[in-house]
Amino acid sequence: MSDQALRLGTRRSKLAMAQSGQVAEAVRRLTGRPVELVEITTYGDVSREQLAQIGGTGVFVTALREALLRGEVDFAVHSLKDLPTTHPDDLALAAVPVREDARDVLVARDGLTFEQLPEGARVGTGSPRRMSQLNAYARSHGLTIETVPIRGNVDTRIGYVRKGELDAVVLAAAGLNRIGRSDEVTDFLSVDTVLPAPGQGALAIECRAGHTARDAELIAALAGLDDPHTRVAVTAERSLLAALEAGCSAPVGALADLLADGQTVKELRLRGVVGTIDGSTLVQLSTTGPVPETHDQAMALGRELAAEMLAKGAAGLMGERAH
Ligand SMILES: NCc1[nH]cc(CCC(=O)O)c1CC(=O)O
Repeated sequence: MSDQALRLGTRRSKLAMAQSGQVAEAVRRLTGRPVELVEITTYGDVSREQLAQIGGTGVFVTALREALLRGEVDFAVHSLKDLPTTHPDDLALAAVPVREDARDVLVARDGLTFEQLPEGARVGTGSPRRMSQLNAYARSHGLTIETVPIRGNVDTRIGYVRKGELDAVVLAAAGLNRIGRSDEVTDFLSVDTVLPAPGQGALAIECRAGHTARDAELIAALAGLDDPHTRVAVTAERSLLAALEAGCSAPVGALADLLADGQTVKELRLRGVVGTIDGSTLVQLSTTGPVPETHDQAMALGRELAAEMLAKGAAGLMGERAH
């Protein structure tokens, strides 16, 4: 492979820079080539609107993809949970590296855990999925919380708690870990209580689909960063999301995890949840079976669980966001 620098397109946020920097380092080690970061601003970065309002899907990725297709950058790193479930033919999902912690976490004042929050606590999150499951969690403890829609980067969100405007905010563990702020966490929310967003904690490394020898060479090199287990899990999770005809701003949680017997991976469990925003009704189902061996099998698993969820009334709970 030539020693020409590879250009990695990245958003400018601290989180994007952290994850792009980590992938850049891995690609340097893998290919022996220099990797240059190219900063790109996306609509999701400049818009002050709530994600649920601007549609969510793709707001962070579109500008990066356009830069890829125009040949301005050679590859890009996305948070997989921000990636729309339909993949354009001219782009390749070259690698899905080993997933970080998939959980949501609470960053609360005075070190409070979720169960220690006072009645009426103001909890910041703009995510319908988090609102739904947090409200359900609160209800199960005889508590009523007030979810407050917020946006902004991780620093901004934690700032609402530091300034006393909110009692707590909910964030992804992976994001805090990647920017070195996991010490802010006051409670790790078990996935048995709050199922993360499909693909949460995982990254997607994307490049052009390889019409030129140079692109094909890059795809082959990036494959060295792929973790097959993470890929199969997120494929099933995203297939479930797609089959529910829901976008990334729908109140849908999904997590596939491998059940191991000692060192041997035995089975894959896929869990899915859909709920009303107030948390009064959740449809939560799980399926366990042999680890899918192909992309199509992983897709089928997600579709099958989605069909069961729809049969239990999932569509009705997603309301107008299900489009
Ligand atoms: N919604 C924005 C977003 N997209 C990816 C992450 C970081 C976690 C990840 O990689 O899944 C976050 C922040 C958050 O949800 O707290």
